[in-house]
Amino acid sequence: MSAIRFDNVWKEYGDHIVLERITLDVAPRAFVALVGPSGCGKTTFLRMLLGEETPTRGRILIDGRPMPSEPDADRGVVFQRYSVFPHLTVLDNVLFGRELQQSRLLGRLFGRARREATEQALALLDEVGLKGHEHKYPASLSGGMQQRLALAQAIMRGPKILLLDEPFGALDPGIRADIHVLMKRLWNETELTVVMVTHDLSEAFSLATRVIAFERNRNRPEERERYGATISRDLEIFPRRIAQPRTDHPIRSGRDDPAAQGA
Ligand SMILES: Nc1ncnc2c1ncn2[C@@H]1O[C@H](COP(=O)(O)OP(=O)(O)OP(=O)(O)O)[C@@H](O)[C@H]1O
Repeated sequence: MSAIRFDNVWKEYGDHIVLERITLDVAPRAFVALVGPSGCGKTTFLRMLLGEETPTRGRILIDGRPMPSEPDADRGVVFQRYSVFPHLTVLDNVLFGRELQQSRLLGRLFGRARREATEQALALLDEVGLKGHEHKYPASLSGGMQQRLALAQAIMRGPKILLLDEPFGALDPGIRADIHVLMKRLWNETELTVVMVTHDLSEAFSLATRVIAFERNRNRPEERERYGATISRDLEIFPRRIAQPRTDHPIRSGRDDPAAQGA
């Protein structure tokens, strides 16, 4: 079954058609890169997938079921900037999502549940290369470190789908190359299906299993409002890139542990 299905989805703002006739099946554990010219609706697509926007026509299915109308823990997101909370330490940023998820009323975990969540957060911070920075605040981290933290924060909630909106776009090339290695590893080690918007074609082709381009077929000024962008290219990367699962990933074990879930 598809992890994500777009079934003839349209998105219009008033008279302005942004996206039209988007039909798409994404396999579980795929890594999809979305590319296309500025303003063609990539972020709008991602926001629909997150549940921040609803299609004006058509429907979106997640694991074969209609998508919940609001963002939930099954979908994590990392933006180019400002994904982390500046007033929380690195460790608390990673714990925050889990605390809200498991303890909706108080937004805090106590006792064993907190100890276990802290252990997982520390393991995850180690994995993303932030060991030793747990008690710092985001402002004292570099841009690359902040994006590593944003990835850890999103993954800590154990999402099935990770949405990335140009997450590495503001980073210097060397830092970006390092974080690409990390991103590949996280994708390999978890069960994530990833959808990433990027302007960088080489990034798309080096990370993704599939590259999808959005484009407007009709782009004359008088046509801009009346015709939306559609999928103009849909390329599977060859040779096929397949995620290699790791069974002892700290987050996956967190999801599977009923004590941690229900505490
Ligand atoms: N809330 C909104 N209300 C009205 N129009 C909107 C809204 N959000 C997006 N749009 C319009 O939808 C179109 C697509 O925007 P979107 O941000 O999805 O494009 P994009 O491909 O992500 O662009 P970029 O690559 O520059 O980030 C733009 O013309 C934008 O003005």
